[in-house]
Order: sequence, then structure tokens, then C-alpha cells
Amino acid sequence: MPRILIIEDDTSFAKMLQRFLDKNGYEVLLSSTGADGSKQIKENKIDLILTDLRLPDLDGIQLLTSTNKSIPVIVMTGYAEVQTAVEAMKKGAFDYVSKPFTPDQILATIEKALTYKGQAPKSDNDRDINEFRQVGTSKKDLDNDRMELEFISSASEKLNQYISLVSPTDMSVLIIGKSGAGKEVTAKSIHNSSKRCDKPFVALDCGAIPKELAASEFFGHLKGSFTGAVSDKEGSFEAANGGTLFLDEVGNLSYQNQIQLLRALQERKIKRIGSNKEIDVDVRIISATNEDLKQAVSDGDFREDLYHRLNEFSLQVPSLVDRLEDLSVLAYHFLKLSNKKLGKEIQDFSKEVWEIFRAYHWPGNIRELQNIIKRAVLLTEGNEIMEEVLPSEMFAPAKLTADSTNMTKEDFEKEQILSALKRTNYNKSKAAKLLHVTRKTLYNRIHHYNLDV
Ligand SMILES: Nc1ncnc2c1ncn2[C@@H]1O[C@H](COP(=O)(O)OP(=O)(O)OP(=O)(O)O)[C@@H](O)[C@H]1O
Repeated sequence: MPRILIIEDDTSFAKMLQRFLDKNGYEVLLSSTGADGSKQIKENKIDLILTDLRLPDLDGIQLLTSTNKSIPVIVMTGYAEVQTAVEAMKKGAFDYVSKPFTPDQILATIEKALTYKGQAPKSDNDRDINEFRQVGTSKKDLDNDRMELEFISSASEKLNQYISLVSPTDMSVLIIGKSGAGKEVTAKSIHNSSKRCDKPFVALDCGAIPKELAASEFFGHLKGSFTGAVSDKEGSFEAANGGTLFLDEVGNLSYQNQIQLLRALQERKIKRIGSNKEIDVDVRIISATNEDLKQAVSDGDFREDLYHRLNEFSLQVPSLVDRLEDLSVLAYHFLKLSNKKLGKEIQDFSKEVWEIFRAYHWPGNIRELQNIIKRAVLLTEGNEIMEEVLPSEMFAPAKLTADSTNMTKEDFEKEQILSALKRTNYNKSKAAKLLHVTRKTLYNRIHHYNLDV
């Protein structure tokens, strides 16, 4: 297990970092002064040093010049100290991270530093076991590459808690979330951790079925029961019997189909179209929606009784922008999958790509990330994914151009500058890059608007 020495005089911050790194497979020693840090370096085998730039007795740069050059050093800085951090890198620091940083930023930097030294804590194989651990028991999951990853954001931790809470019950679950955020993956996790996991999981996209065919999709039909019924067909309720039926985009069901569904749920019996025979069905229903179903109920578009039947428990799947700490776990996962699918061996993403990823608003959520990485893998010749292979819309939101809202151009530009600065933890070089302007232009505009940053 690689050993990291954290030299940081803010002890509560250091302890928090220690707990986080400890959870991620590192042994961590703490020092609150440069003198104690130097002593620990002499007395212990240290694989990596993470040091604050400003220490009570000496600064990170002095420490760098006096330590063993084979130990990689990552310097932690305040955003106003970038210049000094660059100096630290010239003196041999491996990299610097500006505070406040996100857990995935520091983890990625540490992993990179250790990889360069050939001491990465996790080989790709270990990753299969740890980060890409599959928790479901269904073999189908493996086939689909839909594995549960080890996420670190509090939003996904909360989601996982809810999943573990509701899975063992037979409650119907309504999953709410934006398109591509992972509603079906969540439904599958619930199924896989439930006592029905050995029985089928059947997904039905209610948004895609024409309303005339919905009843046949739900309940099946007998040959000849309507034009086009050329053979007997089993419906989704029967196919999912004993297991879970996932109704995606449930808000799109017509009023007539809502009544049919409600009846089946109340009676726990169905009849194939054209048949009088009743079939008992034992199905757990998980449904998903990306619209406000409550509003649809108020507007009279969705039956209230069905809404309550489906919503014995509801879960919100966070959008990707609300769980950006998970970005690197997901990105490496999709890199690995895309490499496998496209026969490539791309190792990483460039620093600029990470910056763009972190600043982007991800309207298509995890699905968009997956698609962008697949496309980038296809277009990349070298070892690393560079910003040139990212689609142009990823750069557009930050450009200094007024949009069609009624904001003045000046207001808009000011807003864009502030937002870019916020996204980059007030690092002006990074913000300038994001805005596609030079640092000098950014400084001029900050001065022009008299921004206090
Ligand atoms: N936790 C996750 N781990 C790995 N991949 C994921 C995860 N969540 C989502 N994905 C991937 O992202 C894509 C979108 O996920 P999913 O189909 O579950 O989203 P959705 O919210 O149901 O989308 P839609 O609203 O369009 O039906 C899928 O390819 C899925 O494999």
C-alpha cells in the first residue's frame, strides 16, 4: 500500500484528506510543520509527499530542495499562489493543486504521480475488482458492462443508501432524474440487490410504444386477436413474473393505458388480449420519469391513484453536474470500455480535457460522457485524449458572446467571466483558457468591470 505524507498545518483539513485517502487504499502519515515533515521523510519510507505551500516554519519550496528527489511531491496552493506553485514545479514538484480542490482531482493527481514512478496503487486488474466492482448477481450485468462503480460524491452516496434501503422490500419505486442520468442503471441495481435478483428484470420504454400497442406490450395477446397479431405473444408482465418490471418514461402512457396498468397492479392478474384466461402475476414495479409527474397529476394528465401506486418510494438520480466528484471514476470506466470495444490502448485524458470536463454542464448526463469518450477514443491516435477531439459544443458555453436573452452584452460577459472564474477555483489562467481569451484580455475585462476577484 503506497504511503503518503501530508504536510499541512490546517489539521482538520489534513485529517479529512487522510480519511479520504485512507478509504482509497493509501496509508497516510500527517505532519503539521516542515521540520516534522522532514523528520518523517528521513525516518519512514514515503512514496509521495503532499505538502501545503505555506507552512508555519518553512515553505513547500524549501522543503522540496531539501528532500529526496525520487519522492514525488504535490504542492497544495491557494488560488492566488499559482505563480509560486509554478516555481515549485520548476524546482522538481510533480504537480500542484489549487485549493479548494475536489476529491477526484487530488486522487487523479496522486495516481498520476505514482504511476509515473511505477507505484500506482491499483493496476487495471485491481481496478476491475475495486473501482469497477460489480455488485449485482445477475450475469446479464456483466454482459452489458453495466457495473456499479465506487463513487465518491455525497449525491451518489445518498442514492446508494436509498437503493440499499428500498431494495429488500417489495415497494414500488419511482425513479426521478434527467435523461441519461442513470435511471435504468439504478432500477437494475435495485433489482440486483433484491430477493428477486434471480428472476427476470424486464424493461419497457413506455415513451416508445404507440398507445394502441401498449396493452399488448403489457399483457400479451393471442394470435388473430387484432390485425397484426400473427402469433401468440407473451407480454412484459408475464415475462417479468417473479421479478421486476421497469417502466421507463411512465409519464408518457395514455390515459387509457394508465387505467389498464392500474387495474393489473390492483388485481395482480392479467389477461392476454383476446383471451379470457386470467394469469396471476407477481411483479415488482419500478418506474422512471424525467418529467414532473406530480405536476402532470395536478394538470390532470396522469392519474393520481396510479401515481400513488407507483410511488410507494421515490428516488432522485442526480444529474452529472451535481456529482462531478464522480467524473473521473466514470471517465476512466468509459475509457476502458471504449478501448476494449474499439481495440485501442489509450491511457489517459490531458489536463486540458479534465478542465473542460469539469467546466461543462453535461445536459445529456452520463450517457453524453460515455458517447463523448467513445468518439474521442475513436479519433485519438496517441496515448492521451486531447481537447482537439472533443465536440465543439463543449467549448461553446464559455465563449464570450452574448446570447439571445434580454441581458445586455455587458451583463452577459460579466456573468461569463464570473462563472468561468468560479468553475476554475479563481485560477485566471484556466479561466482565460475556458473563455477562449488570453490572460491579458481576461485581466483587462476584470479591470473594466471592476470585479473583485
Ligand atoms: N452508475 C453507472 N455506472 C456505469 N454506467 C452508467 C451508470 N449510470 C449510467 N450509466 C450509463 O449511462 C447511460 C445512460 O444510463 P441509463 O440508461 O440508466 O439512463 P436513463 O436515466 O435511464 O436514461 P433515459 O432517461 O434516456 O432513459 C447508459 O449507457 C449506462 O450504461
